[in-house]
Amino acid sequence: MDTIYAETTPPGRGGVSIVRLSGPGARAIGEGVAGALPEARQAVLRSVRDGDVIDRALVIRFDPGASFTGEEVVEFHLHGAPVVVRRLMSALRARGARLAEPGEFTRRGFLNGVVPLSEAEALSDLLVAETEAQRQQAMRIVSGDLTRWADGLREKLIRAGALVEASLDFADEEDAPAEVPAEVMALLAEVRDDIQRSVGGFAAAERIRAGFEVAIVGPPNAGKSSLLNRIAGRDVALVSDEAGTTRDVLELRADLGGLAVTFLDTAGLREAENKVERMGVARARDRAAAADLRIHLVTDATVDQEVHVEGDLVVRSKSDLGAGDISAVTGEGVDELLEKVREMLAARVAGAGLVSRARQVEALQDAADALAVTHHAPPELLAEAVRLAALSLHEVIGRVAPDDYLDEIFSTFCIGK
Ligand SMILES: Nc1nc2c(c(=O)[nH]1)N(C=O)[C@@H](CNc1ccc(C(=O)N[C@@H](CCC(=O)O)C(=O)O)cc1)CN2
Ligand SMILES: Nc1nc2c(ncn2[C@@H]2O[C@H](COP(=O)(O)OP(=O)(O)OP(=O)(O)O)[C@@H](O)[C@H]2O)c(=O)[nH]1
Ligand SMILES: [Mg+2]
Repeated sequence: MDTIYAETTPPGRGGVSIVRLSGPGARAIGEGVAGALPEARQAVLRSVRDGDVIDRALVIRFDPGASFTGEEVVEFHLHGAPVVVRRLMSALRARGARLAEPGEFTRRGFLNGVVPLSEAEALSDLLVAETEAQRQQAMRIVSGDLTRWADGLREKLIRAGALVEASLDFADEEDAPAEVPAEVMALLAEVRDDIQRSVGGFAAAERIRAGFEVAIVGPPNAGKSSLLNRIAGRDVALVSDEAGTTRDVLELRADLGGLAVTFLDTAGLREAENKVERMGVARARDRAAAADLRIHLVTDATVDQEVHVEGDLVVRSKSDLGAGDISAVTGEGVDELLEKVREMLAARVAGAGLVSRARQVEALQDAADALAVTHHAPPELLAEAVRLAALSLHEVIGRVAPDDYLDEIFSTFCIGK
């Protein structure tokens, strides 16, 4: 394995930039520019040189087996000028290190067995987390909650497997049919229940991770774009008294009390005259139908039945002109509307589990399926089912993973993570 380097902080003016070096040559290369390094994990102030002094920087060294990548790591905490960072990186390059690929530090952590796949996935979620719920969800997994949970279940399965094997051995000796101890079925039932609960919490967890879509729909001129602008607190969408102002779907990402919500402003629903307008209306219908929730904004009580779904919100606009629920002009009722939306979405993330990815829930379902065949099964089949279930649980954590899946996960990282 070669030694890699990268700036871990996004390049910017001022502040402190960290350049990390990881691999078997990290310590030697680090000492080549910073002189002798002290004990692992002690920050020391050093002149970092390549001919002349590049910077006076804090330098930290990590031992292999006790670092984020599992390898020798040296960190340089530099003055954050791009030119300082560039000079150090070319000095490291001249000494045989190469620039890391996106996510390569974390990938090495995975390959060296320091970071399980589920935690690497959660790290990628953490790096793009925009809301408190997303951060908390990712942090629980980064902190090892999912790993501990799955390991706990695997231990129960291993115990159940050992009991089954013992009963098989016993049966051989006594020449009598093997009898499965009651504890085995109890253990398997516990594991299955736990898995099913986690699978049950998948949809909610997935919504936290991926966020919700809330479509604003209704007839032309209802004030949909005005409402979007009011939610955004700035002019995102064009507004005019001409019917058919909005054609494309406009997206506004928002943090609604900790939940990630994308509001969609859509074209007014109508019998459109020309082709482009018809395309806009078709797009509005499609996106509205696929959204998690629709706000039907109306000036009278008529709601387009084709996109209306039970549980949607029907809201009368322009309350400043007479009867209505909200006004995008004065802001009346908008906070209450957003609170109502937040409550409705929050109800859907109640009971969110730790499992938030299709890959993980599929492995869990495999484990549950394997255990489902165990009732009244002969001990040999039982032993096999337990073994399969344990393997599937192992997959949830993912201590091994196919290369293309690794590429997919780690390519979403920046260089330096
Ligand atoms: N300066 C700096 N800050 C950082 C990081 C970093 O690499 N450098 N991190 C980078 O992402 C995060 C911290 N993550 C880390 C994860 C594991 C280990 C580590 O040394 N693990 C060892 C020992 C654990 C222990 O002593 O408790 C191990 O897992 O074996 C270090 C940092 C965020 N802050
Ligand atoms: N008085 C009043 N006028 C409003 C309100 N909301 C929107 N309007 C006006 O209604 C007209 C249409 O507003 P838009 O926000 O463009 O309506 P829309 O629903 O996005 O319309 P389309 O994009 O054509 O479907 C504009 O002249 C707005 O200024 C409101 O709450 N009160
Ligand atoms: Mg509009």
